[in-house]
Amino acid sequence: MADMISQNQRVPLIAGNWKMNLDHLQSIAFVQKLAWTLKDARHDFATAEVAVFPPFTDLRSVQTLVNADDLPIAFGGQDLSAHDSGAYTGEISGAFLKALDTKYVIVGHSERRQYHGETDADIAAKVAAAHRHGIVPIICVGETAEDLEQHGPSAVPVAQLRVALEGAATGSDIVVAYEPVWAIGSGLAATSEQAQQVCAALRGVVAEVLGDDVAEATRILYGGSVKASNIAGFMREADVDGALVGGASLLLEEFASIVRFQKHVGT
Ligand SMILES: O=C(CO)COP(=O)(O)O
Repeated sequence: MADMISQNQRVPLIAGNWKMNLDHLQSIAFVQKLAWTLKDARHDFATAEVAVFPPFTDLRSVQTLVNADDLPIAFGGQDLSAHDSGAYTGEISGAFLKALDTKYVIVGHSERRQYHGETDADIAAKVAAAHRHGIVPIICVGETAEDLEQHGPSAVPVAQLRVALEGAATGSDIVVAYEPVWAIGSGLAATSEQAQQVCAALRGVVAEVLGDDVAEATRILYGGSVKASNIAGFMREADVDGALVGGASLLLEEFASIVRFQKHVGT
C-alpha cells in the first residue's frame, strides 16, 4: 500500500453500478459513447478514475472493447462467490472475473443483503475471495431508515465494515462505499455533511483494522441518488473520494457530467 497519502492525493473514483440493466450489445454501445463523450470533453482521467459495473454477461464484451480501443475505463463485477470453484450453481468465481481483466468487484451491496440474505460474515468471505484473485473489492455499507432512527447514521455502517475487513488481506487494496439504504433509488440523497460524517467514521475503522497509511490511501465513496446536480457537494468533503452511482450511471450525459464533477466544483 502506498505511503501516507493525503486526501488530495487519492484519485477520485466515479463508479457506475448498472445493476440488472444493459445486455452485452448495449454495454458495447454505452461504453464506446461514454469514452467518446469524455474524450470530446477533454476529461483528464488522472483527476477522476471511471469504472463501470455491468451485468456478468456483459463483461467479456466490455473487456474486449476496452482492450481493443485502449479505453481509460475500468470495469468490474457486481458480486463474486466466496468460493473459487465447485458445486455452487449460479455463482461467479473471482478467478473468472480476474481472467476478464476486472479491476474491481462490488461486495455486499444492500440489494444483495436484501434479496439474497448476505450477512456481514458472507461479505468478509467475499472480500477475502476478491483479494485471493487480485481484485479490489468495493465494500458496500449503509444503514436502513430504521437503523438511522434507532442508532444514528454511523453505527451500522461502522459495524458492517469492521466485520467485512476481517476478510481483507494485508497489503491488498480496498475501496469502501457508504450507501445509506434509504437514499438508494429514492431520489433523496444524504446531505454532503451526513456523507462526510459517516465516511470519516469509516476511515477511522480502516485505520483501526488496517493501519493509518491504508486508511489515508483508501478511497471512500458515497452512493445513493447521486446526480450531476449534487456530486460537487459530496466531492468537496475531505473524506468523500468519489461516488457509486446507480440509476444516473445508465444515463450517458448525466454520468459523464458526474465524472466531470470538477467543472462544477470549479477546481
Ligand atoms: O445502489 C446504488 C449504487 O450501487 C445507488 O443507486 P442510485 O444511484 O440509483 O440511488
